[in-house]
Amino acid sequence: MTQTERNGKKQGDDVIVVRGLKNGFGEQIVHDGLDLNVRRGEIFGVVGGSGTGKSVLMRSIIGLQTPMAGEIEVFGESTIEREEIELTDLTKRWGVLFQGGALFSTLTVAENVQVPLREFYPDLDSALLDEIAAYKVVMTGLPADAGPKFPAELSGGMRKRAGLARALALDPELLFLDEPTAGLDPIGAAAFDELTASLQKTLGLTVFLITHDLDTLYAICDRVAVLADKKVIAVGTIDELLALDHPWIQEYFKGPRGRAATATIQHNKDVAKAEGTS
Ligand SMILES: Nc1ncnc2c1ncn2[C@@H]1O[C@H](COP(=O)(O)OP(=O)(O)OP(=O)(O)O)[C@@H](O)[C@H]1O
Repeated sequence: MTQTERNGKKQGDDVIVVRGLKNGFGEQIVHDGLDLNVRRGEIFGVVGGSGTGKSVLMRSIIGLQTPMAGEIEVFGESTIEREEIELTDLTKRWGVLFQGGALFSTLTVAENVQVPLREFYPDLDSALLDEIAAYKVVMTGLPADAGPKFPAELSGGMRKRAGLARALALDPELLFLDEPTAGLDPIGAAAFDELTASLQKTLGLTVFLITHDLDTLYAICDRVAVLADKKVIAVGTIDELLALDHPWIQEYFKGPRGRAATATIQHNKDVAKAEGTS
């Protein structure tokens, strides 16, 4: 049973549809003929070697990178070559945690969370802004006193949570996470995975998650897309991917790190079973 089925999420309708995507920089072609569908309510993982274009794919989907060819629809609307103003209604429906958090270093955590709120709702009064920011801060597992702190005063894990709080500021339906657990220790990474899964479930989010972290893929992703050779070469559950013969997929999932991740997940399942919580 997939996580999607376990959570009783509705399948079938696509939140993101990418067809025939081509991206490049000068002579370098990054994507060519890339197709992708992300279903409503799933945690969709994207993996691939360094430089295969995972971040460029995300930037294309959210309208920050104009492709050379292809079609991209989010919530049934094209995100390509739209004026910023035209994108506004769509932009409000997603939140993005960029690689490294991308917080404004001169603003406090609470002020960072308020940035999208001020941008989209300039008439909100400051008491309400403070209240919403405080709520989002606590929602991501940060202590309430993190709000007045500056990013430099936080640990790496706390900064990721602050970035997530900002990504959730506008109550999005769709969340983009670019390598959220990079740079976190294993315990911090597992805690962030748990937070992602729990927010997804509570808020009914669709999550587009770029990661190199095998534990994340095993622990929380419903389906995973593999980027290689300028396109998505395979998409499916981890079990479905493991059944494929592609050398990169075999090496990635069945190499030493893949085996370690599988062992950890199996161990966790055994413990849960023994405790009667599975
Ligand atoms: N603005 C840009 N100008 C020129 N080249 C770029 C630009 N953005 C990305 N690239 C190139 O596109 C390729 C894909 O980059 P991207 O950041 O999407 O890779 P990635 O799969 O996310 O890698 P990583 O896993 O290392 O983060 C790389 O070769 C990168 O150098």
